[in-house]
Amino acid sequence: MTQPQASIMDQNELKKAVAKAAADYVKERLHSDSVIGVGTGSTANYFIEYLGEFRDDIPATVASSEETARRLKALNIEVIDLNAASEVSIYVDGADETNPYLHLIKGGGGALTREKIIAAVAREFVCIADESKQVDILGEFPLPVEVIPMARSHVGREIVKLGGDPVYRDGFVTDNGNIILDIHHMSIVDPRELETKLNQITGVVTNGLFAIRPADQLILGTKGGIKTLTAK
Ligand SMILES: O=C[C@H](O)[C@H](O)[C@H](O)COP(=O)(O)O
Repeated sequence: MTQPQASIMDQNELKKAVAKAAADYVKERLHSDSVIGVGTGSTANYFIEYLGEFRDDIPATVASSEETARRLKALNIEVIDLNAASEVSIYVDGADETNPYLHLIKGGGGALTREKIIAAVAREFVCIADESKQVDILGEFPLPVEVIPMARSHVGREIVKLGGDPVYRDGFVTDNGNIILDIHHMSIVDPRELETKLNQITGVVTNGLFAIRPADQLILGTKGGIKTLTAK
């Protein structure tokens, strides 16, 4: 559906505002060996721009996609391999949907696997989003699943058995060389259970539910101002 121009502009302003709030939050907590996890997508891109304003104070970052690494490097921000990081202090990233428990759907941009790895390592996971991403029940946004290419049909059939409608993201290849199946028409009442079941299908690399490791806090941009929420 095409959004009216004014609403898109409002949404971008909200994304910028939460990105700035997250950058301020990170800046206050930096220490000499901090490694900052940096997410992927339009909201994370604003965050990257704000990081550029205090680049000299940031010891290192880890990037959740090749695109994010490219953007960080273009601003002369140090990017290291996650294996070289003894820990990730704070990970900041956007989301496609969030529920009141800060369970998320992520991966609209296809970066879900590297995002999930960084989230698993990070001491603190801060999600940044505008209020259009808030839902009571996850699943209106198609849930991405990263799949090894030769397992595409098998995984598709297994997703149908779970009640989902898998749609191949035509022409898209992840940074890891895999494909994406987006699950449509699934109302996700138990995100942790579905996250586990999907990951048990042979050929699935991972799925875009972040419920077993949810966000620790959500910086939410609303028309009434910025709110910081923790899980219910
Ligand atoms: O793969 C992409 C990521 O999960 C993004 O965080 C997510 O799609 C949200 O992106 P945006 O900030 O552009 O809405």
